[in-house]
Amino acid sequence: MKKVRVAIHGFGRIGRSILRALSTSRQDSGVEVVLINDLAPLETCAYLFEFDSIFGPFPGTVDTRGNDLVVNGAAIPFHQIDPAAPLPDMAGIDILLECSGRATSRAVAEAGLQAGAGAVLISGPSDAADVTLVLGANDGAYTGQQIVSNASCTTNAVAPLLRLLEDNFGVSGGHMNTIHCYTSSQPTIDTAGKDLARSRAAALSMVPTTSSATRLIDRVVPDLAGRITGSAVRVPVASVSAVDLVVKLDRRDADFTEALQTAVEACPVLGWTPKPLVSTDLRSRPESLVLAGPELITGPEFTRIFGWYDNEWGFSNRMIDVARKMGASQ
Ligand SMILES: NC(=O)c1ccc[n+]([C@@H]2O[C@H](COP(=O)([O-])OP(=O)(O)OC[C@H]3O[C@@H](n4cnc5c(N)ncnc54)[C@H](O)[C@@H]3O)[C@@H](O)[C@H]2O)c1
Repeated sequence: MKKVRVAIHGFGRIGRSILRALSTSRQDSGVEVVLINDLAPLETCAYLFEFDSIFGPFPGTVDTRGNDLVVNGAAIPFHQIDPAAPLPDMAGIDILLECSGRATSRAVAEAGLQAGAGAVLISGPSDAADVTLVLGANDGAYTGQQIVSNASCTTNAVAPLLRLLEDNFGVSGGHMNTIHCYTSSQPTIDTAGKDLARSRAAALSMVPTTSSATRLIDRVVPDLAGRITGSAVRVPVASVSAVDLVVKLDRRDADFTEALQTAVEACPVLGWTPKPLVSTDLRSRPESLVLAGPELITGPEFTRIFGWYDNEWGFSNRMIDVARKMGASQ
């Protein structure tokens, strides 16, 4: 079958995780990277791709040849781009994976289409997108739109769970807190920023903040709109995050735990662990969320559900899945 040809625009944590996931998968993903753009030089990007502080050294070969990044012997044309200049020619590229974190305006999102790409998939929340798609939550919302947002890692973690809870047990309301590892949006040492708490050193404090997932949940699980509140605490951990969800369910029978586990295991993007894991154990898990069985609490009024997600690896795998879905419809 013809592979979906993608370009990666922005070769940072998510861009590199996508290429690593594709290059290390034992199964044919049906997606191939045929172009990479970044502001940084090829040598820097090759080095950061080969030596990763979170995922370890790349388990294969990484070289540079002329303007190509060569991974396991396969050459991928690389462009170090000037952000003021137009994107390179993208004729023949099915989907531009917009992973620079810049595509919040329609003009930036459309640049990929103007360069010739068939469609654009944004690796974050964007009001500029035609649709926000979260697999397991609103799969049917994709009807061939050209600019798609894959929402956020936290939305991918919590929205499929809420969809499942509403469909199986009914949700009258709840609160989601994400205990989130730090990302490149936070400084290593106190640095002035728009958000006061988030301008503090990322690895030194727990930082209470907001989550874009709160409003995105309303968008991708619209029947729960206004019923789920959300918050975030950024913690001094570099990898793997957690969702702590407290919900009031309409129906909860005696076999609730088994019923929940069965429903979770039937959902392709969710997982379940019966073990008392800690965050490092979840590194490189491809699921959008792995529910922790031992953390489930069924109180008299509320149900507490706790799950882990590798915010980089799980989300990057969903980028690949959504790209494949979009490519199949082209
Ligand atoms: N890190 C996560 O856990 C995570 C999870 C889900 C979604 N996201 C989203 O993905 C996006 C990228 O996040 P990240 O963590 O990979 O960030 P990052 O800072 O690691 O990577 C961004 C990359 O884009 C490049 N870049 C910036 N401006 C560019 C431009 N104009 N042209 C080309 N390249 C450019 C940078 O050089 C960098 O390599 C953000 O929108 C973020 O919210 C991140």
